[in-house]
Amino acid sequence: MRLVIREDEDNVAYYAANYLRKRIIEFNPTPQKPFVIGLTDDSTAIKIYKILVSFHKIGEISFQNVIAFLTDEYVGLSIDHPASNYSFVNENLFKHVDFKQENINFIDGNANDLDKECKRYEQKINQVGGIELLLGGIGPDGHIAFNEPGSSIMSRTRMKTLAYETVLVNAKFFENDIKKVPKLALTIGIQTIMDSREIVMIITGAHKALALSKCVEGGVNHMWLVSSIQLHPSAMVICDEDATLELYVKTVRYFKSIEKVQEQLIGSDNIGLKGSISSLSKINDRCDHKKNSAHSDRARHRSSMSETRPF
Ligand SMILES: N[C@@H]1[C@@H](O)[C@H](O)[C@@H](COP(=O)(O)O)O[C@@H]1O
Repeated sequence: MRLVIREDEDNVAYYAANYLRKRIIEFNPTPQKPFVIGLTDDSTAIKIYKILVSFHKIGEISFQNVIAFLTDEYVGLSIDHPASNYSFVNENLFKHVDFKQENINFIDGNANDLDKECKRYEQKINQVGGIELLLGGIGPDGHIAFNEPGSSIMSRTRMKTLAYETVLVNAKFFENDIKKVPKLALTIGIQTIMDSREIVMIITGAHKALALSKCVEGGVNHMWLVSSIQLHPSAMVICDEDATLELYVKTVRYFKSIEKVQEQLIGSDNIGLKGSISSLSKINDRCDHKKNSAHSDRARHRSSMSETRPF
């Protein structure tokens, strides 16, 4: 597992978005070989999606051949409810970029037969060749998607009862009224997550510090499900300094030092290693520049951008 530590949430978001951009570009998706991504509704994803939208606006990334699977959805909430996970990703990403509607997949928490709906979702993931990269987030209790503590590490898409802590945390999306928060959800399983070819986990904030320490320093434990990614051959956690509060100092130093060595050995072009939030203002400048230059030829524009690329 790689642990990438950045100063704050903004820099975590920048690192993650830049990493996703590079992975998608390098994959070179086509209609025959789409890039299949799993997407989270974690709060930090708002910033990640905003940066991806900026990349899209300057022509650096297209989602035409990207297939998305949302990781979870509340039971009984209509898909267009403002607090649904679909609305979250739609508002922050889908509606600003060029995803094809038929490539956006979500679990229908209003389906007549919820078991059948969960099976359909698993089949759909398999039909498109499995998830290439899963962008995940965790709750303070270490849940991934809506796999609450005690979930089976072998689980697949199914219905889960939400932990009281999760209901409390998510009340912010329901006018702070816990009575309005659905108590059931459909979620991809831990095994579904583990079957992804790559996992990128976002962990930010002091309230998730204990979960991060269980993930990195504890053993694999179904009460801290994020720890299951220790068993994945290609998992990366991107966290901020606040989330490292419960880690041993030597753990933090270890992961920071191996990132430095890696950068020295492989170079600054290594995937996702370079760039910081300060690069964002340059991207935004480029967005404005593009808006203003109505006659700009796209090819010329892109090559000029690569000359000034800050990464
Ligand atoms: N299903 C989502 C998770 O995918 C997310 O990671 C978690 C934490 O999100 P936040 O940081 O917004 O509280 O919330 C929900 O439970």
